[in-house]
Amino acid sequence: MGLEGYGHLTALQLAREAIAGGVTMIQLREKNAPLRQVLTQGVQLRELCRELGVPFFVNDRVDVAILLDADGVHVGQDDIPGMEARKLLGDDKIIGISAGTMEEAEWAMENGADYLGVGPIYSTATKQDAGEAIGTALISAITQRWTVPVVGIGGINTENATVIIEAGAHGVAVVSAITKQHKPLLAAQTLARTVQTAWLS
Ligand SMILES: Cc1ncc(COP(=O)(O)OP(=O)(O)O)c(N)n1
Ligand SMILES: Cc1ncsc1CCOP(=O)(O)O
Ligand SMILES: [Mg+2]
Repeated sequence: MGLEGYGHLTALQLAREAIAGGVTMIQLREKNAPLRQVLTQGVQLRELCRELGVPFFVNDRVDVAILLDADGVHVGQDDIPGMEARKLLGDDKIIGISAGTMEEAEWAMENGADYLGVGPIYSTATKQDAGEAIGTALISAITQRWTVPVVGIGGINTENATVIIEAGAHGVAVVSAITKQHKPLLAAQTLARTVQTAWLS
């Protein structure tokens, strides 16, 4: 999630609703706001996550993750390599890396990924440079080869989350399926229940 307002909710309020609905991880993904604002609001978001017992991640920026004492960082193929992030973060923090192909997954694993964010599974309006949707085949291929946790990302919602889990993913990462909904708590709850049901089947 970014730091902009979400309808009648602030980012902080939205995060609280999402967690109340069953979200198990929050990622601060802010591409545009001034760094000072990111740090100020990031502290509030981190405190909320600590209060509610949910891991707090920072997207892209290892420096921001360190300053905010985040639980981890998520880096893509064009961001700081996982190996370099590890040198800065130490062994106690979690490093997630994106992959959209098997080659990218191999590189991510060589770079010490603690989990993989695989996508875009479906088309998405949230990330302009996400590229073509890849479907679920890569999730299956990755989870057959490695035991590292995998989350699918990109165009995932309540309607299609089940097939992501059926393909082998351990979870789903979403933006619009919660942030763009009129009732984010309800949206998170429905999504979390869908994923939990898929785990059991
Ligand atoms: C959980 C998760 N998976 C993938 C991404 C995408 O990261 P990246 O490819 O670096 O793209 P940006 O999010 O930085 O635009 C992610 N953020 N989280
Ligand atoms: C950050 C990111 N990385 C791959 S797709 C994507 C956007 C996910 O947003 P949405 O859940 O709204 O499709
Ligand atoms: Mg990135």
